[in-house]
Amino acid sequence: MQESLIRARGLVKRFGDFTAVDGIDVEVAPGEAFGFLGPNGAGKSSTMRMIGAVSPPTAGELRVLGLDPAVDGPAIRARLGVVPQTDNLDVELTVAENLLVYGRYFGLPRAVLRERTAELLDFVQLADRADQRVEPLSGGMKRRLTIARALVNAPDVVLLDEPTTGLDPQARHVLWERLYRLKQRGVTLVLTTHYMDEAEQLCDRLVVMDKGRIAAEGSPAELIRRFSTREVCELRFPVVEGEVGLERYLDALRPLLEQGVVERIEALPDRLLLYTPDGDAALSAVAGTGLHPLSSLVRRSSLEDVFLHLTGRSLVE
Ligand SMILES: Nc1ncnc2c1ncn2[C@@H]1O[C@H](COP(=O)(O)OP(=O)(O)OP(=O)(O)O)[C@@H](O)[C@H]1O
Repeated sequence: MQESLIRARGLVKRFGDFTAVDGIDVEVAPGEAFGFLGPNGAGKSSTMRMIGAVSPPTAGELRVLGLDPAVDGPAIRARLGVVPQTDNLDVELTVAENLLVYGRYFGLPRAVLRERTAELLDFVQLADRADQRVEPLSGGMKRRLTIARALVNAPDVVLLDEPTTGLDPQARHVLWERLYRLKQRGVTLVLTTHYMDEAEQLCDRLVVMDKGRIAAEGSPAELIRRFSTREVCELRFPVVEGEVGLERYLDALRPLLEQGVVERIEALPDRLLLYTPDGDAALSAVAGTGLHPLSSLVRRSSLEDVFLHLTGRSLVE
């Protein structure tokens, strides 16, 4: 078996009395795209900062690239690329200068740095902006530049903390496509996200994190297989005045559980989710109860459903 690039055992991070990361085990193999999926406050960034050797663990074992962050912080940081949650580009400089200045920290010879800058700007589709200032760039472009900057030292592992938060859908897709290519080149990616579609698109393997702990681990497909059904029926109903939630509809649908058409029902404030192997069969059964949903749709299960099942809450609330 190949040696892990990152290995954590019982990793803990406390801030005073508060435990942000509560004894997690993580293993990331070379070439893998590994994700921490969880809502805000789950402890994802705290974990990334420990892996990035910028925040010491309170307890537990941690090895990054075979080294101990407590002792070998500088050696680890030299071989990592870091994309922080908020861009910290130098907005006064040009696009190319941001890479050149950053690259000097790593002691790269000028000629190598120039060549690499051109290549990376090409990779993140910013070559035509090389001599423009950073400030007026769109959010998506700044994010791509931050990724290029994280690649200046040709890192073994790239850490990305919420890489597409705050971007519009089109910018997110462009970024995913670039990250996918990076992965194809064999770069190990470790990312945090609270977007289930991002985790599904990019991660070979992920851990679902909640309140500092790992609730489950696996590939997106494995997690869906293990913790959800193949399909989900989403039903919206009119809210009856004076009633809280959708209890009356839930009662009417319970027989579907006994009949085995539906395996599980989750109630969200505005809709009911019927977990089922066969969405069309479940919809027919709903029609048979005499209920008339305002709308209904059948979709495949996603990591959002996995999270809901594991924690009883939505990922994005
Ligand atoms: N320096 C700190 N001092 C005190 N509490 C902190 C500190 N950093 C993080 N926390 C707390 O630890 C918890 C986990 O934070 P963390 O940033 O790791 O979560 P996250 O999953 O990355 O979520 P987010 O996307 O909001 O950053 C939060 O409740 C946060 O308030």
